[in-house]
Amino acid sequence: MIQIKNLKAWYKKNEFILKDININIDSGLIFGLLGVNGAGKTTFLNCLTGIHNKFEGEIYLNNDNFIKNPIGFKRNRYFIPDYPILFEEMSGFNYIEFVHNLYKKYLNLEKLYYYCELFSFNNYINKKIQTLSLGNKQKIAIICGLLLDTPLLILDEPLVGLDIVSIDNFYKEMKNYVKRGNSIIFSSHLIEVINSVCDKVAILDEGRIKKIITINEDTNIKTVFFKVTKNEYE
Ligand SMILES: Nc1ncnc2c1ncn2[C@@H]1O[C@H](COP(=O)(O)OP(=O)(O)OP(=O)(O)O)[C@@H](O)[C@H]1O
Repeated sequence: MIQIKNLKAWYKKNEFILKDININIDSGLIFGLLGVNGAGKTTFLNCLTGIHNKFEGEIYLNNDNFIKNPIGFKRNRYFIPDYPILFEEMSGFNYIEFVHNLYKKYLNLEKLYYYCELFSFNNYINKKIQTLSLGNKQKIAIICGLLLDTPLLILDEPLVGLDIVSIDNFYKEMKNYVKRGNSIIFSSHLIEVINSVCDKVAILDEGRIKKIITINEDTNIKTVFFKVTKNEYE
């Protein structure tokens, strides 16, 4: 369970980008984040990952308090951004092994090769990262995140560059990931994707959560989104 209380974030003092965000995310859910450009999605996710530290408020992940136990908190979450920043001199294998050491986790080779097979990555896992295409770099972060199996996986537009087969396999693995009791927070501009993958969606607008929607067959997120963000949509 993730609890966020009174979260405010800024880049310049007294100019709040996130304005008092309060949200609880239950375990076992894929939680989507929707918002127009500049709404504050990346800033929000960067607060949760620890990349952005100009914030106040409280963030809990299960029993870990982000402020009081940042190392414990960080070991329980993994972040996949739109353009992963990896150590380009390493191979994918070495990078994944390195990150497992940081998280103090055992690297399960059987699972690693299962994911390599699933994402057609067998031919690239031992190549230097700097020689790989964007989509293949993305696959390293995705495979690493799935293997680490942290209670919280944070995704910021992670599908840029992935081929359609890999995207489809990734959706299936996201669903398996939360079935194990973990949570995923997933930011995307692709409403159809949010609709088919997420259990709940928060609409972030001008730094505030304007609405939280539970997705079911009848939900028309697009209509709700346009209404909440006061854009025209026919
Ligand atoms: N490094 C920065 N310095 C100053 N302002 C910033 C910085 N990064 C983002 N901002 C501002 O914070 C606001 C929220 O930006 P953010 O990147 O979080 O939005 P977003 O919802 O992720 O947008 P997008 O959909 O375009 O990725 C914007 O007004 C942006 O200009």
